[in-house]
Amino acid sequence: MKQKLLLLPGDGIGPEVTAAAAKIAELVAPDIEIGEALVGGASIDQHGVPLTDEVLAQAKASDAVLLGAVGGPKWADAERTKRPEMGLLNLRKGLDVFANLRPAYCFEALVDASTLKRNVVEGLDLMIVRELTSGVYFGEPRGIDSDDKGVRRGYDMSIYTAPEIERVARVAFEIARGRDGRVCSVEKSNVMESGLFWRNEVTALHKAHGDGVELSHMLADACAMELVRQPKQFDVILADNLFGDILSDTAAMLTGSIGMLPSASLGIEGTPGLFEPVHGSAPDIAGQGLANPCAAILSMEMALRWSLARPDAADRVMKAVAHALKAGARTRDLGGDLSTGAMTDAIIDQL
Ligand SMILES: NC(=O)C1=CN([C@@H]2O[C@H](COP(=O)(O)OP(=O)(O)OC[C@H]3O[C@@H](n4cnc5c(N)ncnc54)[C@H](O)[C@@H]3O)[C@@H](O)[C@H]2O)C=CC1
Ligand SMILES: CC(C)CC(=O)C(=O)O
Ligand SMILES: [Mg+2]
Repeated sequence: MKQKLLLLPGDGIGPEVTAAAAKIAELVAPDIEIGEALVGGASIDQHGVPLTDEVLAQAKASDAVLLGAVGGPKWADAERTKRPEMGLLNLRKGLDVFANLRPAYCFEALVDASTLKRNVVEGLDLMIVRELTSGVYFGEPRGIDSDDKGVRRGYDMSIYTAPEIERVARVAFEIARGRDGRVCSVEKSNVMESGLFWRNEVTALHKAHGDGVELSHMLADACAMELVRQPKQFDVILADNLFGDILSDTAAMLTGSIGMLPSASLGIEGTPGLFEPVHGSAPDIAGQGLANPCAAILSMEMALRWSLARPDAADRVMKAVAHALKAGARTRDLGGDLSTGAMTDAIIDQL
């Protein structure tokens, strides 16, 4: 049976960058069946909801899902359940992809594209493992209302169960074993109960199952600082949903642009992975052919590697991106003037 890849282009630059990634997939793995469906604002406009049951079922029946991005000013004032971002959260939850891998590596050719000094980013290769289906993005109760004195308030619940921490920490340990063997677990155990619980659970799990892995802990605010001060000190960073989201955008800038950062979201073995750029829908540049397609193309590379078992095709894509950058191909965010299409073609030329 043919392997199935579902494209969910979404909103803003999402369709532009997923089209680029699909073009590359068709070349390196032509036998994969590629389907397409709506998510986010595009789905709201068509069906009134950001993710339909049919599309979730289609995603579950695929081998891998590649999502572009969701959101934009058109839907920003809608009530929460009618916002595009809910489509993505529901998709992550629905697929139960609890481990979000966000690698940040600095291509040699882009060492001078970062706002940080060459010696800080040259040779950078770190992996953020972010918990993706729990924590404050999903916790209950949450809401905007008034307290019993009539004072208006907004609130979210940051909550983690032991199994939720354990399963993502196991992934971080496993990934570290295939790298330099170091995990830095990040939380705010100095001020948050859920942070203290996170730290204790990770420590206990490490004692029982951390063979070959060196575990350290860091407070999330200090980690943000260390990521720009001396990022090469890190091998694997393990973080909850919120801190992982923030720290991975910080790490993006070490690589030259947020347009370079891919991600893989994985669940239990045998279930489809969700692959998406770390960036959003970039409404400021949408529809102008200015988006850097590399994050989406490298997300496809991760799909080929992690869900579709095509390491050779993945290697081809990775090498082609590196060679195109070495040959000078740059979109505007990297200081060049190539359009999304021209950048994609420059990568295809190197396949
Ligand atoms: N995974 C997703 O679908 C995400 C969606 N969003 C949504 O996207 C919308 C915009 O959010 P922002 O905070 O502006 O974040 P953003 O990541 O969309 O954009 C931040 C900045 O980076 C630039 N940028 C992003 N991707 C780029 C690319 N591939 N090439 C060149 N430049 C790029 C944008 O032009 C903008 O200046 C919001 O509705 C937000 O909720 C935000 C983050 C993730
Ligand atoms: C739901 C998303 C818009 C949150 C986010 O910024 C991300 O996951 O990177
Ligand atoms: Mg984010």
